[in-house]
Amino acid sequence: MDGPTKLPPPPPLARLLDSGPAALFLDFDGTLVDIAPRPGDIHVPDGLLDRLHALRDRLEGRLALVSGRALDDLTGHLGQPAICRAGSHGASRFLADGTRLGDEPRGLSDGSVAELRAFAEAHGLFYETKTHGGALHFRGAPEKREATLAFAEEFAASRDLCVTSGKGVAELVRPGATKAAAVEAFMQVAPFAGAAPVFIGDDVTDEDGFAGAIKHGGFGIAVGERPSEKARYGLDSVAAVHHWLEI
Ligand SMILES: O=P(O)(O)OC[C@H]1O[C@H](O[C@H]2O[C@H](CO)[C@@H](O)[C@H](O)[C@H]2O)[C@H](O)[C@@H](O)[C@@H]1O
Repeated sequence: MDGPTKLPPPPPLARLLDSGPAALFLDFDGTLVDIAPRPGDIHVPDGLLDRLHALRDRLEGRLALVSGRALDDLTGHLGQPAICRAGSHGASRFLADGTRLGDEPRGLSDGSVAELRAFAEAHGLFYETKTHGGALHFRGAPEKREATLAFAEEFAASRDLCVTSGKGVAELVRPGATKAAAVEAFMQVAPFAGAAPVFIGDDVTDEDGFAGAIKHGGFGIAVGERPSEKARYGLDSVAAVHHWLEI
């Protein structure tokens, strides 16, 4: 049986920028840094933030980081970016100068966190406390995937939350926390408005980012082996992303 068709590589960045104003939206884990066993284990290459700042300048500011991580967590790994950014799967958004774009999302209640933590402990999962949600990581216990997803769906339904699933993780987020919403919010304001957005990401939640880019006349670039429903192009690895971005 045939496997999924491999997506072609994107045209070189220089050619893309020659064809008109473009905006880049970059996922973090699996796109700018390699996946690690646990969220705190990632290796951020030396000088990555400086190279992203140089890319921002090349794009005249039209660069945004769009991560599932809470922004304080992202900053703890990367350093404080003077770059537009969205964390918590797009729910919490800031412009490059630190101005908040939109409302501050609410966190989970203490009771919800306690229940999620108890489930994680009982099933040998890692619970990641997040500012605006919570993540049940089953990367270390893949046999718990179905049980974790089922629990998360039931938990979310009774509390007006939503579930996003990703690589080895089920996350509880507020309704409307999507990467498409982040792209939409940035595309309404300078310096993004009127540019063609390109979203680069590796995981399921990045499909929303691809959809957001397509809606505004751009496209998505999928990273790695996961078959993408919406991306136009593909890049094999984090290293290939860095090479394409010329960072
Ligand atoms: O949207 P992203 O920036 O890609 O963030 C998605 C989630 O990334 C982190 O989890 C993932 O990466 C971990 C480190 O490589 C890995 O251990 C885990 O299995 C992956 O799911 C982060 O911990 C989550 O909060 C993000 O939502």
